[in-house]
Amino acid sequence: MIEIRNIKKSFGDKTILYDISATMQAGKCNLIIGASGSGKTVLTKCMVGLFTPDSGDILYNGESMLQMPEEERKQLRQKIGMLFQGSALFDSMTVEQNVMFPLDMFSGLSYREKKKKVNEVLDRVNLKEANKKYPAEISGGMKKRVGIARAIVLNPKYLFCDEPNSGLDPQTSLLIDKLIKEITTEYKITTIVVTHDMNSVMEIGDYILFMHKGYKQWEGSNKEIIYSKDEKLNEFIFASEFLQDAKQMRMLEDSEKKK
Ligand SMILES: Nc1ncnc2c1ncn2[C@@H]1O[C@H](COP(=O)(O)OP(=O)(O)OP(=O)(O)O)[C@@H](O)[C@H]1O
Repeated sequence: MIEIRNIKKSFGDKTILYDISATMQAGKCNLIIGASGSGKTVLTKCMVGLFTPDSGDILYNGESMLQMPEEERKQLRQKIGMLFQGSALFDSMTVEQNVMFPLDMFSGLSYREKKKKVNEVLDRVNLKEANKKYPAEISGGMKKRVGIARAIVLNPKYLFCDEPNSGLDPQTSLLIDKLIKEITTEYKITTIVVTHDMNSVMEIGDYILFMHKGYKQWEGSNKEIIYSKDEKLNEFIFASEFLQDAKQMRMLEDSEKKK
């Protein structure tokens, strides 16, 4: 579980985050959504320690990340897997070498053990056949899967995914969402996904934090979101084509109730 407590962050005289509190649920997919510039990335960077908030606290399993000694913080960082936007693979390395990289950096395993682990995770993301390929030789969806394999190879407790569906077609996006959800459950990871994708929100949003202009505007689950009466949230979600259907469904249900 990750607890965000009263986080404030400014750059110069510009306030970016106003007193954000939220709890990211253990073993679930926690989504941070909101319009461009609402503060999602800054909040996530505060959560992983890339930015220091001006005030407030971030607790991992009850332990303050901001108060813990540097050595403990380093250990915590190794429990955090990251899937970056655009996958951020090394072009000059094969798929296998990309996935092995965190093991080379942070594990004391022998080459044989590392290879076994790499094969395991590549198998898990259905990519075993691509071991020797270079990123330029595989599709966008495959690159994301390599990114996921690399993010989970050190058995993280926490997984941060930044726009995992950017640049993917709807079908491939769905596969990536399903994979993230399955891995979250199987490996008992606390996953945080920053996304604009309303399909993902409905598919995997166990917990959703909606940010608006630096404020926490709404929180809830994918079961609750389309029934929310929050105006700002409705403006955001119903701008999505996909949710026009949901809106119509809700209007129909509302009119049924009135009868
Ligand atoms: N290092 C920085 N220095 C100054 N301002 C910053 C910095 N990083 C982000 N900001 C500002 O903080 C605000 C929120 O940015 P942020 O990247 O968190 O938005 P976002 O919700 O993630 O948007 P997007 O969906 O476009 O990625 C923006 O106005 C941005 O210009």
